[in-house]
Amino acid sequence: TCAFAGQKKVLAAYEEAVKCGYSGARAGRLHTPHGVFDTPMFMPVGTQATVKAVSPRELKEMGAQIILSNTYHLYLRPGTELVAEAGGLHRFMDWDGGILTDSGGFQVFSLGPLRKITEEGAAFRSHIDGSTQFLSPEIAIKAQMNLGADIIMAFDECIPYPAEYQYAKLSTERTTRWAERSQKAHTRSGQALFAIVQGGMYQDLRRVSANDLVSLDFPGYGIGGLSVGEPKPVMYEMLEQTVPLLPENKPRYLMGVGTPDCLVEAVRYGIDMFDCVFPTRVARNGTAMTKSGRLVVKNAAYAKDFLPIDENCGCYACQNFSRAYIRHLLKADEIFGLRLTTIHNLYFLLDFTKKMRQAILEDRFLSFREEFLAQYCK
Ligand SMILES: CNc1nc2c(CCNC[C@]34C[C@H]5C[C@H](C[C@H](C5)C3)C4)c3nc(N)[nH]c(=O)c3cc2[nH]1
Ligand SMILES: [Zn+2]
Repeated sequence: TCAFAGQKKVLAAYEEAVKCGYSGARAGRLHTPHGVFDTPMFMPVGTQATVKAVSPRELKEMGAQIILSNTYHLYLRPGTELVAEAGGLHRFMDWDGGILTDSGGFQVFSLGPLRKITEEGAAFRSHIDGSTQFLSPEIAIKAQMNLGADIIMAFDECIPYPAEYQYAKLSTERTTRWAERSQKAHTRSGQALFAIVQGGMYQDLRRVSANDLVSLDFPGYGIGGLSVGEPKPVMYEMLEQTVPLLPENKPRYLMGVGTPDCLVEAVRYGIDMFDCVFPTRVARNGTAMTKSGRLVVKNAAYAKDFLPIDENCGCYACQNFSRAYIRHLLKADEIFGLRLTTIHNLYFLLDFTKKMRQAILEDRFLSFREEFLAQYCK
């Protein structure tokens, strides 16, 4: 079925990126077995094979192209063999767009002291039943092949922040060895394996990591180890050091980012793909994202506000419901309230990346960025 069978290097082939005259911003098209998708793109996150509170039909309607799922969670429950028997993740969750799975490393390492890392891999305690589990490049790749995502990630260590230079160096070198082991374990054609650049907050380690992974020749590259609590200027400095070393004709995925101000800056450096739990997570505590910043719909101020969250927004929530109604639902703990704020926040970010793409294609990205940042309070 997969047009790219046997040519996994072609899979995430990157059509001639339309480069706007300014540094790295570009608009491209990403080829996968489940379609060709426009970048820059935001990828809604679905931890346990569902984007919380919204259906695949609603995701399609709001313009989602690729969604994220997670190996760590699905490996523990219901098990990736079960998903494979169900026909793979697309069939299991009835999503015919693109799927990207993270390798599980981030969760294992963000679970803190429960873990032990060796050359072989990472031992950790399951957050579900406390059992001792183990992930390695081979196990993580096999699990992701079972899930059948269009894009899978190499098994890596997301270096905590802050980290000593020596630790960052050793960990980054190990992540490069793990990337090679991931590549050898990856035998499923029609599925793109992306490597993940590490290096902590050290310019030289970032450059070594990027160069080593580029020479291993992957169809796309994740930029990891960022958005882990470092100041934003430090994140941007690491992007400035890393992105130019990555091949122009391959997609770049900044992992775990983020808020609109971070997205517009990262696009400026040449990032194409983003994922973040923020829009769905803050929605569940009644916060809506707008171009002027956050709007806490739950606040008493909106009790008699019969306008939509954002009257210029084309989403289902803003087209049909008022702030007063959504606030009422949230106060009453009605599930529909969470659904409406989630739909709005996902639509907002998906639409925002579409607007950035349009600005790049019309060669006015710089002024788009200036106008947006002037209005958006972080
Ligand atoms: C927030 N900052 C940040 N995230 C990061 C992630 C996870 C990306 N999101 C996938 C994920 C992670 C969780 C939450 C949801 C669902 C599922 C489990 C997959 C998104 C990262 N993932 C990997 N493999 N490596 C990183 O260095 C990394 C750095 C990050 N920095
Ligand atoms: Zn809306």
